[in-house]
Amino acid sequence: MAQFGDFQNAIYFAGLSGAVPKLPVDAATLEARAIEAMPPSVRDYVQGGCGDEWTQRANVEAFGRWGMVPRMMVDTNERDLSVELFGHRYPTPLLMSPIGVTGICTADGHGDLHAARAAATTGVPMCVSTLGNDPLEAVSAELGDTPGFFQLYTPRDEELVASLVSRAEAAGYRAIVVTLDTWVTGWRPRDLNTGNFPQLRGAVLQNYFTDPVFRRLLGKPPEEHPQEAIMLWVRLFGRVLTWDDLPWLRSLTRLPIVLKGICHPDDARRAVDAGADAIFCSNHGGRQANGGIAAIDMLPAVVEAAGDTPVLFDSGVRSGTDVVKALALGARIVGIGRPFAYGLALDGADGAAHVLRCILAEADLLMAVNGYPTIADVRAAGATRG
Ligand SMILES: Cc1cc2nc3c(=O)[nH]c(=O)nc-3n(C[C@H](O)[C@H](O)[C@H](O)COP(=O)(O)O)c2cc1C
Ligand SMILES: O=C(O)C(=O)c1ccccc1
Repeated sequence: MAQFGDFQNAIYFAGLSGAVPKLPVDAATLEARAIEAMPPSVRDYVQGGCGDEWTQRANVEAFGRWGMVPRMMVDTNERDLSVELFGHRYPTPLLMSPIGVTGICTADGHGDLHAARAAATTGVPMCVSTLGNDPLEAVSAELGDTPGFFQLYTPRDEELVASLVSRAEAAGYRAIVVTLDTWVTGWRPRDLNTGNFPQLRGAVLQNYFTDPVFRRLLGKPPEEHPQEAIMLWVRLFGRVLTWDDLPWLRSLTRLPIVLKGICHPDDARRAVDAGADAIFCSNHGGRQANGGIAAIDMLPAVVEAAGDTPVLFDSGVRSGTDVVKALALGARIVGIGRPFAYGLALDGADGAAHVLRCILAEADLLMAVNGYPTIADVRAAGATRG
């Protein structure tokens, strides 16, 4: 049976004839290479975060304080990294987290399609952002047999919300991931110092511009009136969601609803009581609020509060080791954010797929060495803060 860790042997054998991987296998070198290659406005937007980026750094550094204990004499010849979510079995415990500027991470402006192709070739589900440079239907068509989730930024206009959700359902997405922490943009000095907000340049607004309700509200074709279309987007973008809105969101779709941005156990309990199908523990990679505790440090309490409700996790995941730690702390699926965007920037779909394969290979080999043949074993082994 093929294992994700086989990727390592493929690299070493290719090395016998002098070949080295086209892209680095570790997040730090990859990031450094991508930063050189990206246009400054995209680079700053992707790499930067809120305030002095304390929380963004804490997300990454906090992983270093959690550790696992290996178990020996366990048969780990074959590892099973598959996980179940919403009645579907996924071959890997990874998810491509929604990144609203995925579209402009590749020079051709079709980064969303490239990312979807990486999902199709790796089997890693993609959570497609509301902010796309290609409409959600076109992205879904590139996913092949790999499921996609649709991340919803909830506009102020209720009909537009309903339209986006029904389009996602019609296009075959398997869940609606409602992001709770970004109705307004956090204070981002890197972007402020350069006056750079890609959305205002009209990039990544295609889901709005192609939407029948948005077009009706605009009263004219966005293609011919881009400035007015962008200004309408600004007026419509951010709706503050409260718990009272959940029944209304629930009424819009039969798809599972995932609430993204939950870090407090009381909010997790409330989400479960209110009928959320899953919780996405995330602090948006430290892009929205600075001063917050690292997301991974909040995960155990959120998992405990969520009970049987699945908990997705992202923020600061940079390696297969981080993935295994998050699984050990109770995550059902672990989101990869910035690293796949860097892969895309360097080599399109192949680059993003490379990043996912490296993370999977490292996770798989760690499970092999540590005596964890399945994710259930990882979870049972747990992780401790040292
Ligand atoms: C450039 C960029 C754009 C993002 N856009 C979105 C988005 O459109 N919707 C969303 O829910 N989260 C968005 N996020 C947050 C990610 O889904 C994820 O929570 C975050 O990247 C995790 O942090 P990490 O990349 O440092 O691991 C974005 C993140 C980045 C880096
Ligand atoms: O940049 C982001 O993280 C993001 O998701 C976003 C999307 C729209 C407006 C502001 C921020």
